[in-house]
Amino acid sequence: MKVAVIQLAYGDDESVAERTDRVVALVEAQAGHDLVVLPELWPAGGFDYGRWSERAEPLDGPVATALSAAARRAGVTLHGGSIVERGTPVGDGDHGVWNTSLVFGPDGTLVARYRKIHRFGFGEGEPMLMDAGHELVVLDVPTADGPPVRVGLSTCYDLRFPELYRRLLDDGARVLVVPAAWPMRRVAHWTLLGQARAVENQCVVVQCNTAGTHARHEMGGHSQVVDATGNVLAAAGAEQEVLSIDIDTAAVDIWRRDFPVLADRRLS
Ligand SMILES: O=C(O)CCC(=O)C(=O)O
Repeated sequence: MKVAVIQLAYGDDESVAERTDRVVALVEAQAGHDLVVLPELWPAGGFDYGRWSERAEPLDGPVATALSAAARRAGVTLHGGSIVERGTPVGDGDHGVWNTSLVFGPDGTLVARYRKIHRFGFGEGEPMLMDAGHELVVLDVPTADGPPVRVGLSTCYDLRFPELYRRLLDDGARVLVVPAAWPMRRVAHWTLLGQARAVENQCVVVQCNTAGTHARHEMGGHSQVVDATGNVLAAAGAEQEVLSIDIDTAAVDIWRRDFPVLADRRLS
C-alpha cells in the first residue's frame, strides 16, 4: 500500500481558504498513492481555540467539499486530517461540535467519519468546546496492486490510550492512522507512543503531525511510519515535508504468524 503523509506547516497569517488551496495542491501532487494522510485540525488550527467556532463547518462544508474533489482528482483515498465539525447536538448540554476526521474514497465519496474520542486540554480547549466521539472506526482502503487493507482511525491525544487501539485491532485493523497537532515540547512521547502502539498491536502505524508555529504553540513535526515490528520505516524532521512510502502489509501477517504474541492475550 503506497502511503503519502503530508506534514503540513502553518502559522497564523493565512486564511482557511488560502490554506485549503495549498493543501489541495499538495494532495493532488500525491496521485499514484493509495492513501494520503493530512494532520489534525489543519483548517481551524490545532491550538487556535478562539477561532474554532467561526471556522467550524458541517460535513458538506467548503473544506470537506474541497477535500472530496482533491481525492477524486488525485484518485486516492484521502484521510483529510480533521475539521471542527458543527452538527446537531446529541444530548442536553452538548455543543454539537466535534474534532472529526473525514476519509474520502478515490471517487470523492465520504467513506468514513471519526469523531475524536479522547479530548485534549484538561478542562480547556477540546473538553470545553467540543463533544467526545463514541464510535470506533475501521475501514477497508483499496490498493492498486493488492487486496484492500483494514485501517483503524484515531486522532492525536488518542495515542495515549492503548485500550482504544486494542479495540481497533479486534475490529481487524492492520494499519493504524494517527493525524495530530502534537506540540514540540512533548514530541518524544509522540514518536515513542507510535512505536509502542505498533509493537503491542503488531500493526503498521502511520502518524501525520503538524509543523510550524501557530497560536503561540510550536508544533512537533516528526511524522513517522512504523512497521508492525516497531521499526521506523520513514520519519520526517520538524519542517513541512511529505513522506512517501510503500508499506508491505503482507509483512504484518507474517510477523503475527512468526511471533504470535497476540494469541497469548488473557484479558480483553
Ligand atoms: O497528548 C499530547 O501531548 C498532545 C495532544 C494534543 O495536542 C491533541 O490531542 O491535540
